Amino acid sequence: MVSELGLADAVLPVPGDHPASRNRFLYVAGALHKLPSGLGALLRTVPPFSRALLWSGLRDLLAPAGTEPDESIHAFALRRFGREVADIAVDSVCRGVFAGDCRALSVRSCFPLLFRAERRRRSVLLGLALGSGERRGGGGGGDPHTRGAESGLSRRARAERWSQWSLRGGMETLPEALAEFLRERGVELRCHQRLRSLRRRHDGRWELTLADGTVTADHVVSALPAAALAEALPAEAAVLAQELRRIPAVSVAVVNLQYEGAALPVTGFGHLVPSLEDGALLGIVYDSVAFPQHNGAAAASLRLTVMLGGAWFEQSFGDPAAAAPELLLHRAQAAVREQLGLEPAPTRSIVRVHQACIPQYTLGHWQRTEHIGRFLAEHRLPLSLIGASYSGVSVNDCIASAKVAVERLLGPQR
Ligand SMILES: Cc1cc2nc3c(=O)[nH]c(=O)nc-3n(C[C@H](O)[C@H](O)[C@H](O)COP(=O)(O)OP(=O)(O)OC[C@H]3O[C@@H](n4cnc5c(N)ncnc54)[C@H](O)[C@@H]3O)c2cc1C
Ligand SMILES: C=Cc1c2[nH]c(c1C)Cc1[nH]c(c(CCC(=O)O)c1C)Cc1[nH]c(c(C)c1CCC(=O)O)Cc1[nH]c(c(C)c1C=C)C2
Repeated sequence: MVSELGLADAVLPVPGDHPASRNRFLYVAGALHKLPSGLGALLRTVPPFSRALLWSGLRDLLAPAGTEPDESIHAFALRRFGREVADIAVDSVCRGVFAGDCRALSVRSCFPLLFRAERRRRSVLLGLALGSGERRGGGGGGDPHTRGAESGLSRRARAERWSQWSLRGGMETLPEALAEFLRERGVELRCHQRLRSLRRRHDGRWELTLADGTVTADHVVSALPAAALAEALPAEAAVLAQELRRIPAVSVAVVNLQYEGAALPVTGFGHLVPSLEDGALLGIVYDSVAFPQHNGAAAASLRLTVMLGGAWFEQSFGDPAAAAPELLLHRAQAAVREQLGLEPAPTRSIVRVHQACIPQYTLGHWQRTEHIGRFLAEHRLPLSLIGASYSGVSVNDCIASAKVAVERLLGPQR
């Protein structure tokens, strides 16, 4: 998509051999720990773990496969790899992707590859090593048709093992270029218009009520968060609305900090903090390590993003709509001082609370999405659901779900 939008030259890649790709850290028991990488490190005891991770791998190879239709990520990791991996490593990753609590999240829906690996091969590690036995393209990657021909950029990303990428003008360039691409092709965009209601007319078409008027449509592709769509649906879709409301989302406070003349004690992408260490503080991204191009005029700046809240937002900071920016800034600065040893005050800071921004695929999410799909099919509703609420929370997942929806409507594209 980046290539098709003409943005290939604006891509800032982070290749596999970059420190931001190689060095991964956890903050546990008051100290930063580099996660073991490579086989040798797996054979040694490396803190914060009290024994070599090899033992966790052996446990996975020997433990029987689970039989439940779904399980929390924590229960799954505990059963397969033991308590330390579940409480420290897996707990942290869930906070770094879903801002969520691995005791509530579903392994089947959040990590389908791991869930299927265990079911098919009895062991997660064996399943990952041998493959699931399916054709490539399952899960987040979508159907092979929807992936289209691989672009030169995508081949390069694979060859250089990019762990992440950004765009010279920041990620906002992506939706901006998409909007421009669509406008040039005659698509009418009505931005920043809240959908108030969706109603089926007698002729079967939808009527959408926006803040400034109505729109009629043969088919609606909704990228609204599930709960927001539920609010707009008509009374005859109450069953669907009820199911959509069961897909919750958590709020995250994002605090951007910029320092001049300060240095990090380590280099990497950033670090994560397990919930046992500190519920409120999810982790810190070292932005200027991966993307110094975004430092602007002060090229030697240190830029950090502190992420707070998630599933712990309300218990830590109260109502996300009313959380005081000063409190969040204070909390973020305290974490930077304590965890990274940076004493000076930042020269710039931005505090933003993103309310209900990451959907949570809690235990039984697969049943909810199945019920939703069945309702749409049985009632022949001309409505497709895409976006982060259903089948993957990352940007890539959202693009894949949009492609699947379009192919269902129009048939395979190119
Ligand atoms: C802090 C943070 C960091 C992230 N980092 C990454 C990352 O590194 N990599 C990655 O792949 N993903 C990342 N993500 C996830 C990424 O942001 C999501 O994948 C993506 O935004 C989901 O897109 P979406 O369109 O489904 O939902 P959203 O981006 O949430 O968009 C939903 C839109 O619907 C609008 N809306 C709600 N109600 C209505 C209504 N009634 N009428 C009209 N509009 C409405 C909202 O205003 C919003 O604009 C991150 C998310 C967060 C919060
Ligand atoms: C939906 C929200 C997402 C956030 N980050 C990602 C998504 C999709 C992408 C992502 N973040 C991490 C990974 C790697 C997981 C793994 O396999 O280990 C992915 C694919 C982990 C991560 N996230 C943050 C940090 C500092 C890290 C650690 C990276 C590393 O180990 O090197 C920052 C961060 N990103 C998000 C949150 C909520 C968050 C909180 C600290 C959102």
